[in-house]
Amino acid sequence: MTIKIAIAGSSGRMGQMLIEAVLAQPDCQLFTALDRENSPAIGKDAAAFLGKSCGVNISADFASLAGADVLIDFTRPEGTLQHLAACQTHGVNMIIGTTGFEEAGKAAIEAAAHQIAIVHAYNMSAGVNLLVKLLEVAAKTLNTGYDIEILEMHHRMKVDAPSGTALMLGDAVASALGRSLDECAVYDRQGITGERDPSSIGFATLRGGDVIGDHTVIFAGMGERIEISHKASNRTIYAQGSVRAARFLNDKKTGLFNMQDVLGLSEVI
Ligand SMILES: NC(=O)C1=CN([C@@H]2O[C@H](COP(=O)(O)OP(=O)(O)OC[C@H]3O[C@@H](n4cnc5c(N)ncnc54)[C@H](OP(=O)(O)O)[C@@H]3O)[C@@H](O)[C@H]2O)C=CC1
Ligand SMILES: O=C(O)C1=N[C@H](C(=O)O)C[C@H](O)C1
Repeated sequence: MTIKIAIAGSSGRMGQMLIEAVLAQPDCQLFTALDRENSPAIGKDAAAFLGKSCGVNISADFASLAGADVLIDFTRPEGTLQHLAACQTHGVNMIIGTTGFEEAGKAAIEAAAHQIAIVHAYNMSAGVNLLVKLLEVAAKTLNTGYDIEILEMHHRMKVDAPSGTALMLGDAVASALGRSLDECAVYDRQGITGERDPSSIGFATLRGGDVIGDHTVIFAGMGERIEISHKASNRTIYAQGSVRAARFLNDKKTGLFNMQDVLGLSEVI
């Protein structure tokens, strides 16, 4: 059975990776390709950037979602929330990779999952989702005497910080330790900060060049330091994860899922 896939943010860095990935899958059809109304991409063939034609022109018309199975959205929170409303109207499932949501946006996604099925994950790669599991083991093993710090680096074009992935990793570690990330996260240090609170989880954000996405979680003890890292070298990992998520959602009507569910990692350990 062919999965009819719509893509939002079609001319973006991830949008283009997704179009290429979907066109390469025999069980997937690029059903419609969306971009913003004022985007110079509107009206162009969605595969033009590959030097090809796929017969789907990029459009700003949400009505083109009617008949799609799933929309894959890597845009910006405000765009994703508009697409979420359109998907509810047209009964289209959603895969959301966008990061940087406020609490209200997260709540809107949760509410929409009573009507459509949604995979929402701040990182679609298999490697990062494996890291979540490794971190749960590390946090439970090194649960006293180790200071936890999370370092992330991304390209100069990234607009949100810390990355969604860094927050997801922090949340996994905090949960494994029975802490709430909201209560123990430290996002800034400057001036006379005083000694480190041992229950805190610190974040450091680096931005520069074309770095696709590096994340390191550090457990710093007295006499040893454990660093668990993931470094992305190609955005195909996120596109491939999204296609897996589309297959996973194909028999689902409602519900909110993450990549742990898609990859079958929820039950591991
Ligand atoms: N979950 C994951 O695995 C990953 C998540 N991401 C996240 O995906 C998002 C997109 O990243 P990336 O592709 O690098 O970003 P880009 O800026 O390259 O692409 C964003 C796309 O979305 C469009 N867009 C922006 N604002 C809106 C809006 N309000 N309504 C509709 N469309 C809009 C842009 O159009 P225009 O150019 O006209 O502004 C562009 O086509 C980010 O939040 C990023 O953090 C990225 C990689 C992996
Ligand atoms: O903006 C990006 O590029 C990325 N964003 C996601 C995030 O915020 O974690 C995932 C990946 O790190 C790339």
